[in-house]
Amino acid sequence: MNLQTYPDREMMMLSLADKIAGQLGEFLRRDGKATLSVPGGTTPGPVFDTLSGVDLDWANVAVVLNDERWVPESSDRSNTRLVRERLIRGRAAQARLIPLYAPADAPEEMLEALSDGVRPHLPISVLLLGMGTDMHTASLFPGADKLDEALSPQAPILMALRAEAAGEPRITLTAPVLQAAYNIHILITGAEKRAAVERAASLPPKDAPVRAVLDNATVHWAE
Ligand SMILES: O=C1O[C@H](COP(=O)(O)O)[C@@H](O)[C@H](O)[C@H]1O
Repeated sequence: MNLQTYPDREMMMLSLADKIAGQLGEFLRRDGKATLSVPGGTTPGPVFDTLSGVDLDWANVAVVLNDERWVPESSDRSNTRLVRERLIRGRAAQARLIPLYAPADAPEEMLEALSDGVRPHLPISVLLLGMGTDMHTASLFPGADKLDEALSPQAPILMALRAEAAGEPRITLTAPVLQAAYNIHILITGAEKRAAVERAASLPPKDAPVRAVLDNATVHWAE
C-alpha cells in the first residue's frame, strides 16, 4: 500500500482532484476518451466540487459509480444523486454518467441491462474509491451474502449484494473490474479509517474487502 498523508483535508481534496484531472487528461490526449469511476458516501464531495471546475474534454469522459444503494435518485442515500449534484455540473456537465440504478424492486432485475451500459467503458482509466471503517470498499462488505463470488477473478462486471451493515440492497462493480483499473486511489479521512486501512493490509479480502485493491492503490489520508 502506498499511503500519502496530507496536513489537512482541504489540501488533500484539492491535490487529489488535481491528480485525477491530470490522469484523465493523459487518457484523453492518448485515446480521445477516459473512464472515471467514483464512490458515493460522505467523503468525496469536495473532490467532486473541484473536479467539476477543471477544464477537460469532459464530453469524452464516462463517469461510472463504484456502487449504488438500491434507492431512487430522489433519496438522499442515492450515490447517483451525489454525483449529479457535485460532479456532473459546471465544466463537467458534459460528462456521460453511466447508470448503476434503474427503477425496479430489486437490483437483480436490472443487472444485465446495467452491465451492458458499463461494459463499453472498461477498463477504468482512473478509479477513486472510498472505504468504510469496516474495510468495505465499493459495496464489497465483509459478511455480504455474495462476497466470495464478487471477489473471484471470474466475477461478472456488476453484482447485487446484501449485507447487514449496508442497509439497502447494493449493486457494485466487482473485484476484477476494480483491479483492472489503470490508476487506483482510495480516499479516507480520520484516525479510525487510517487504523482500518493499516489493519486491512494484513488481512485477506474476505475479511477486509478493500485488500482486493490495496496493493496497487495510493491511499490518500488526512485527519
Ligand atoms: O456506502 C458506501 O460507503 C463507502 C464509504 O462511504 P463514506 O460515507 O464512509 O465515505 C463509499 O465509498 C461507497 O461508495 C458507498 O456506497
